[in-house]
Amino acid sequence: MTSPAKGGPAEGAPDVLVSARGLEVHFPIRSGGALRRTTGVLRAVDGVDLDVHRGETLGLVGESGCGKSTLGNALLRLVPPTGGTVTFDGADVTRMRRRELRELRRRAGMVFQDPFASLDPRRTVAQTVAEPLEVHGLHPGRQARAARVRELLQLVGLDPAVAARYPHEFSGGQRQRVGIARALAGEPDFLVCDEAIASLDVSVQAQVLNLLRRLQRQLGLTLLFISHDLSAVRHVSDRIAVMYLGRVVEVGPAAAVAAGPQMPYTRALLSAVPLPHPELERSRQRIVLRGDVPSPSRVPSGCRFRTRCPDVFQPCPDVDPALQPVGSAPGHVAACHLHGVVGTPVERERPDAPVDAGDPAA
Ligand SMILES: Nc1ncnc2c1ncn2[C@@H]1O[C@H](COP(=O)(O)OP(=O)(O)OP(=O)(O)O)[C@@H](O)[C@H]1O
Repeated sequence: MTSPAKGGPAEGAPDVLVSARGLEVHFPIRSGGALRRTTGVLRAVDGVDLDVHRGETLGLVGESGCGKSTLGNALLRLVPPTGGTVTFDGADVTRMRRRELRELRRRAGMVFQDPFASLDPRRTVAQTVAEPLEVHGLHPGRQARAARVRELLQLVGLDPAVAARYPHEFSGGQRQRVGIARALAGEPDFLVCDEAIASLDVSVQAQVLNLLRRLQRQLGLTLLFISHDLSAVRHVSDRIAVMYLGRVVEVGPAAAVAAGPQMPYTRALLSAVPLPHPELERSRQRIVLRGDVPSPSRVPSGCRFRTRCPDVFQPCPDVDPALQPVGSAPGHVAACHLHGVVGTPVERERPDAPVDAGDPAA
């Protein structure tokens, strides 16, 4: 795999490990029956520009169905992009051949939501954690591999004595630790944690979050932390990216996004998060968005958030806003006409994207 530009990034510029440009994952919608004709397109990821900086935790938030998992999968080429590019450490992921792809699989892994579903019930913890070592030919020899498995279990806070046990003998939190140990076995640079705490008890969620934070620092990992839970994301992330209907609509340093969200959608998401101090919590004003998220097969023209936006105004139905610098923190960008820049005009109605009937903004 090729390295980034020789000598690394320019002084002051972030060192980017993973980068998406104009990334699209569109799924065909097919009719029933024998012919299975394509009747439309579902725009799960629809023109995402996003950089993940080396050594950071980037939180990716947004409502269910907005395309977070599909984006995470596309970055690892677990689903094929239908447009745009993804680079990993300077190499084009979409064009990788078998050998490069194998190396990508070692260097970039996934921690899944449901550790029970992602672990094979017939394999012991030792077999589960050792599998990537075998696949990638790491620590060859039975003893060396067993020693590495013990090391990995210790790294995630498990007693190495549990190596001979099966997944059903563990609690949810312990199983997630096994999943993390397995994800770390290839000594990856990058991990996508897709709703990695969502299926755990609240008391265990904090422990797993702290573990991920510690591992990130200790091993210099780069993490994409996907979650619909903005309070968890705020807790672990250096930067936050907000996704709406297949697009990244705001990105910035976690503190800046949390304290000064610039896109009305981000404001609404944040207003739903309970505040830790009772006084602040009493004065919290919840922004309730009207309507449901439109279907990704019927993306509104112009700004895709406009059908629910409390601040919708004249340019929103016609002009698709581009991400642009906002607020005072460096690196804080949002796609919103409230910030006064005209983006790329789009046709008002695309054939596969009719505007919802009764849409007040149409
Ligand atoms: N393989 C697929 N084929 C067709 N549609 C898909 C496929 N995978 C995802 N989708 C659709 O793409 C959209 C985005 O789904 P995705 O799972 O990426 O969203 P998400 O934000 O991760 O949501 P959740 O948090 O509920 O998992 C959804 O409408 C989903 O139904």
